[in-house]
Amino acid sequence: MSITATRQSVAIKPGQWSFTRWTTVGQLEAVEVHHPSFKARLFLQGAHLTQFAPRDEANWLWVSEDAIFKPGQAIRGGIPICWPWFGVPGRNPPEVRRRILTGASHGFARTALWKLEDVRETSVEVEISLSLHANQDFADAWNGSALCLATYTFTADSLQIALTTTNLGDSPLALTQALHTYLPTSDIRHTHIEGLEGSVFIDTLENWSDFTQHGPVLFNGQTDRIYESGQPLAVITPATERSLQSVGSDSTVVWNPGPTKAAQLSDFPDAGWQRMLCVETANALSDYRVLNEGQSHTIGVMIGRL
Ligand SMILES: O=P(O)(O)OC[C@H]1O[C@H](O)[C@H](O)[C@@H](O)[C@@H]1O
Repeated sequence: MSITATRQSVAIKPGQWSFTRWTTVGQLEAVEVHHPSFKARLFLQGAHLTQFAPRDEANWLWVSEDAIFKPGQAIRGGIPICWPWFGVPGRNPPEVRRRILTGASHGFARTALWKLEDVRETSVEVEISLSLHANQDFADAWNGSALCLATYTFTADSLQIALTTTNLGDSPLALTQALHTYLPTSDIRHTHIEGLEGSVFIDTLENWSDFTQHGPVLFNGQTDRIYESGQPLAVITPATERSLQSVGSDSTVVWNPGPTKAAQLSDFPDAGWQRMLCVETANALSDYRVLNEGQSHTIGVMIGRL
């Protein structure tokens, strides 16, 4: 995968968009892309993508039928951006934890309002960038200063996200993060992931102990693991075969709540666990990143067909 910095396409202003338009869903603003070859829906809150669908195809992302589109509430499904920490604060490395001033999981970026920076359209792709300036506005949650830029690139065959963090503070910044991708399946029991064979994983449901993956990842009830791997993956469901290729990531989270946890989750139907899985491109646990003053790091994933 190459996440390129320069593109042929030209940035265009709202009045000149051909394929992109504003919309409101519930109480949230989003941009929708209606390109001849694909559709997408991207919310300003969280820079949260909830839809990507090539022409005549279903959404490549799972979104809960109980999802709530309201300021300050994380959308259940799509691709939440977990930033500048992943998971519960207490399970983060000390360098990350010491900047966190709240008990909230997965950071504040997923419920923050991002700014639309750029829309670029061509006959074959649409690229949309949003930014979040994490400054004093988040001083009750986090002690740091950073700029986060999320760039989505859509084509007829793939969806790509690149998330670049730049440390604007005057001391090293440690962070964990994840592109928390929810994928649909018609049956979790007949779904598996290839590409993690031989990887070490931390099983959060087994007292955070280490194990080694043998064979493909299968789902037998609740699953919540952090793999020490950023290798290319194949996600095979009864109806779809997706490839996931990451950059800037050496950890992958695999999650399915199973029936008991599903019943406790917010905005999640009781039977929803049978029809989704999360495969999260991450910098988690020992794969946390440290940025010196002015330094940047990009984490990204490209989701395509196998
Ligand atoms: O309910 P949320 O805060 O969105 O978190 C949903 C899930 O995210 C990740 O996949 C974690 O590994 C899980 O432990 C967590 O339950």
